[in-house]
Amino acid sequence: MLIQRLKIDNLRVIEQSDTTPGTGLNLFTGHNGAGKTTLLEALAILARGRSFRSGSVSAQIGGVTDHYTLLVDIERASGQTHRLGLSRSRSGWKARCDGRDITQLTELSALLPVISMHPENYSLVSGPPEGRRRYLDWGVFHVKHGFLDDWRRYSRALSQRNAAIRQGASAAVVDSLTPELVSHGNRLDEVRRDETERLSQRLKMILPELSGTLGEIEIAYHPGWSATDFESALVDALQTDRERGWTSVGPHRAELVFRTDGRLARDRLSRGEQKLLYVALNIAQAGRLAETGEIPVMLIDDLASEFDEDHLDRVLDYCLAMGGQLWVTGTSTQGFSEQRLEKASVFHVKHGVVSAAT
Ligand SMILES: Nc1ncnc2c1ncn2[C@@H]1O[C@H](COP(=O)(O)OP(=O)(O)OP(=O)(O)O)[C@@H](O)[C@H]1O
Repeated sequence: MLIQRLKIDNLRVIEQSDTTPGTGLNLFTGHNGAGKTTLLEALAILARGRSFRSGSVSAQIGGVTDHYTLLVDIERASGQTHRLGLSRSRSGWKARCDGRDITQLTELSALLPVISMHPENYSLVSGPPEGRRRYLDWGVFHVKHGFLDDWRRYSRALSQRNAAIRQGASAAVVDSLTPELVSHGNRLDEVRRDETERLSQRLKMILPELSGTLGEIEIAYHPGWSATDFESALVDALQTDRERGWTSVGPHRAELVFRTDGRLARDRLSRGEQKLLYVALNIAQAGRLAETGEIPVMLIDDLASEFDEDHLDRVLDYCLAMGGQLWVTGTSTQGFSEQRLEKASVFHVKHGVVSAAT
């Protein structure tokens, strides 16, 4: 997928920008607070329906009007082009795809495979399980059709079971909700398990090329229960769940655990190594999507400040070798070789204004 144009109105410090990126490396430079991250944030919001930054929608809206508007023109691998737009105010959002109003932001997400890497997310390996579930599910959503439908039905059945438990419903009522929960839950489990295996295989190829020192990383997938199967786990957990008022087992409690040398990666790896692992995991995911024929656009915020020149080069080489479009921010072009800059599209960002560097 290629982004041909990104237009932003009133997102944080960016009052208005209209950017035509190149097909390979796009480098956005500028001082701190210039608006570089905001550019990437615009793409992430369009692609995922939410920002990678914490904070409310109000904090995203700039000072010009009471809403922001984002628009992208894209070209898919098939050659098909699309215009996607999203406008958001404090009271809600409106989105359009090729001139048609849409009601689900996942319609935009499905057309916009964008992998975004940010310092805010470097804690993927050591942070809470939710981040790792989200990482895994994003990939599954793009490579496995039907995942979203299973996820929605599972979530609905889960809410119903939670409500029944809280209302003190009889065992028969709770049991009647189980088949729906189990059938969709098992499907989620199956595709996640399969995807974890494929990501592990990719990671084994990527890590030695990104880092000479990082050893082998094992990824273990935990389904969210410890009984032999999900159905038995629900039966075993019923009493505890009634006491807690929520369902304590199931795919919503799944976890990815990273280990190296038999120890937890979060305890064993340095901060720098955890960042590299984070980047490697994202590259692995990009590779998985590329298998489906659609190379995702990759965004890397503040790359040069996070890695030394050798690692920076390896990361860029690996991403560019996939043949996709790359959006990278940095305070300057330092750390990027002349050869690399010659082939790149370089932009300067100042007080929220984006201009092509001469
Ligand atoms: N709602 C808003 N309205 C106007 N300006 C905002 C709003 N939210 C944030 N800002 C400003 O936008 C700027 C943040 O821009 P951004 O994070 O994109 O900068 P950056 O170029 O990536 O900086 P750094 O190099 O420090 O990461 C800050 O100056 C901040 O004060």
